Amino acid sequence: MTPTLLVPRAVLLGKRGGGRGGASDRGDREKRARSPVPALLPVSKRARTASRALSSNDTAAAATATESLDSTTDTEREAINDAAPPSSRHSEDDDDAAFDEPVKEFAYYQRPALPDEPVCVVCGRYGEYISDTTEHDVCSRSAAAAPSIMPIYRPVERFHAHLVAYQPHPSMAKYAADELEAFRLAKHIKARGRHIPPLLADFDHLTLPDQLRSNLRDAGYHAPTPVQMQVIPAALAARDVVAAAPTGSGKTLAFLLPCIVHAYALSGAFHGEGRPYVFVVAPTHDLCAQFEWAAQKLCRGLPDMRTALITGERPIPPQWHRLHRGVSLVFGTPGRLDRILETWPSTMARPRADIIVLDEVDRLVDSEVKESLMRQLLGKLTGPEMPMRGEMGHPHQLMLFSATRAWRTRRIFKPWLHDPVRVAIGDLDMVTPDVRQTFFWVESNAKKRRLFLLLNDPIRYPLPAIVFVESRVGAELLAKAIAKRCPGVRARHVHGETPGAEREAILHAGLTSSTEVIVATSGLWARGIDMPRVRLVINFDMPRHLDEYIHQVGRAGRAGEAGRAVTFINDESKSLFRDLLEMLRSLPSSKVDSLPVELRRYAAQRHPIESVLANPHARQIGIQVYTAIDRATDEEGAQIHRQSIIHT
Ligand SMILES: Nc1ncnc2c1ncn2[C@@H]1O[C@H](COP(=O)(O)OP(=O)(O)OP(=O)(O)O)[C@@H](O)[C@H]1O
Repeated sequence: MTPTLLVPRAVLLGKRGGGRGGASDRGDREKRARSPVPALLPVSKRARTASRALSSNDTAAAATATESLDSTTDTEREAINDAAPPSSRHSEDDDDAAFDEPVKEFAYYQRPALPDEPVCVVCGRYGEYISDTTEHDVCSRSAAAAPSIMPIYRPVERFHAHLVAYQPHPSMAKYAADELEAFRLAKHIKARGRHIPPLLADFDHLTLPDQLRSNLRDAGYHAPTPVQMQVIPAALAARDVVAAAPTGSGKTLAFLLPCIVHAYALSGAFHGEGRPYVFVVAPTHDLCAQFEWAAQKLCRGLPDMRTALITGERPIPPQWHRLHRGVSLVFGTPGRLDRILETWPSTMARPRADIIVLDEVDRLVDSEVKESLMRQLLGKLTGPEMPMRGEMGHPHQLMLFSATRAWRTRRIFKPWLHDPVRVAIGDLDMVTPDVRQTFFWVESNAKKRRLFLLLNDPIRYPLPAIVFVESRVGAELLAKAIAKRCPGVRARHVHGETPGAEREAILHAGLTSSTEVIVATSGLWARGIDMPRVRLVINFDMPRHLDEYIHQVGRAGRAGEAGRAVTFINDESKSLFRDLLEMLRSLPSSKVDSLPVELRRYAAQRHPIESVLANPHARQIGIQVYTAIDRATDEEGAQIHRQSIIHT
């Protein structure tokens, strides 16, 4: 029989109190004081050491371990007691009572609680080690689970992982690796890396605080999208992640939810210190602002979950003020974040940067200057002066996201990535399949006229729409021209010089019925901006890079909704035709309207006859295509067949 170690449950958790509570106590617990964390880790570690020594029947080791636990418990208990508010202090009698409680064996799958049994406030299931006098109870699994028990999903020991202690839901964990792979295949999920956690099939399978669960529902998130199915479990298991998923596929929630869960656990543990624990870095102010709103929505009603927006768009003093007040999550652009970290006053607690998310990561490093800025920033966020560094191995968790080239950037971030889980949804670097694409060959001087025709035909081209142009002046003039030439259509323009507050107001409102067309410069809103009402994207100026085309088109077709993209092309964008045709070829014919004859002619000149294999898809969209099939290897070294268009 396994020997039982008698220690107070609260001490094992590094917390106060010893009673058990059910679901009805949860609201009260949420408001009560939090215990200081320094006591948490060493105590629980020692408790586990003692427990393991006892389990292994090594009596000498067990005696030493138990003694060490006992010898420090009183001092730490006093410290905890002093630090805690009077309402939550407990008497020695409580401790005595708690000492009588045996530590139970760690249970891999916790069963549902029966009526009147203790319920874990985190997972809502039966909880053996619940302490109901703190507001931030952790499931017994997190207290009892040592890395030796759960090595599979947590190869890098991270402090915050202990607080969250993610375990896959039994309904998915029971499947063998090849069965899980079949599920992934069905959802077009490709995951690479060691020990990939099983998919998350339902948000209800997560051990979330009630408030967060209801915020999720209120925000309209009912079932995870494919990228969320794989990224959320990996991120909750404290794994580094590199994820590529099409535009509009839900990458934001895929990283926000784990960030909030971790930050909530930490802000509870470090109550009063007010450090940022999570840094989400994105290339533009507008994108950061959008993430901050989404996070605020999800954090509503969660205590001590403040956010800060740190971008060059706003003056520094209010940003310092905000940081001084204490925030858990920071959303920012690289330049301003770097500056803020550079001048971080010694009087303020250093940020911990347990989780760093880089969204639109390919854009963050698309030039040498930006790449070196990102390296500098990561150096500051994870550098040796950061607390806990060295003590806990690799305390930071890095997650990289983009719809394009995310996997390729992982080489740049190699020094900071530890055994990442790589996730790809659908084909890499591909336009979203939810948008139908139409191309018109339009010479530059005829573009405006063509645009007015489109906007005056709401049956075929339903509004609201975003029109992308290259220049600021172009955006202003075009918005004015639309107002004149398209009666009843209300148009606005946004570009880099539009005041931040005005841009945010437009973004916040989405595209309301009073504004049906927004003319935007591509550099500003091509990436990440989420306006779910947008049905139509018009690329008035074809972007210079195919990646940017993919992102621009992706402003329509959000969250699986059908969208439409119309692109004006002419000889000026010739350099893109080859890659564009290559990409279109792999899409179903229903997603690409018949191509203009000029584009088809280009394909003919470019590719002489080399093969006689006809491509039915391409034929349907108007290219009389023969394809050459050659062997190639993909990024992972696997053999693939690559087809190229060779004749029209
Ligand atoms: N699980 C979900 N259920 C319902 N809607 C969702 C879910 N996840 C995300 N969405 C919605 O889908 C839309 C697109 O999500 P999101 O902005 O995260 O996409 P993205 O992958 O980041 O796109 P982009 O690459 O363009 O930045 C948003 O309006 C979001 O609210």
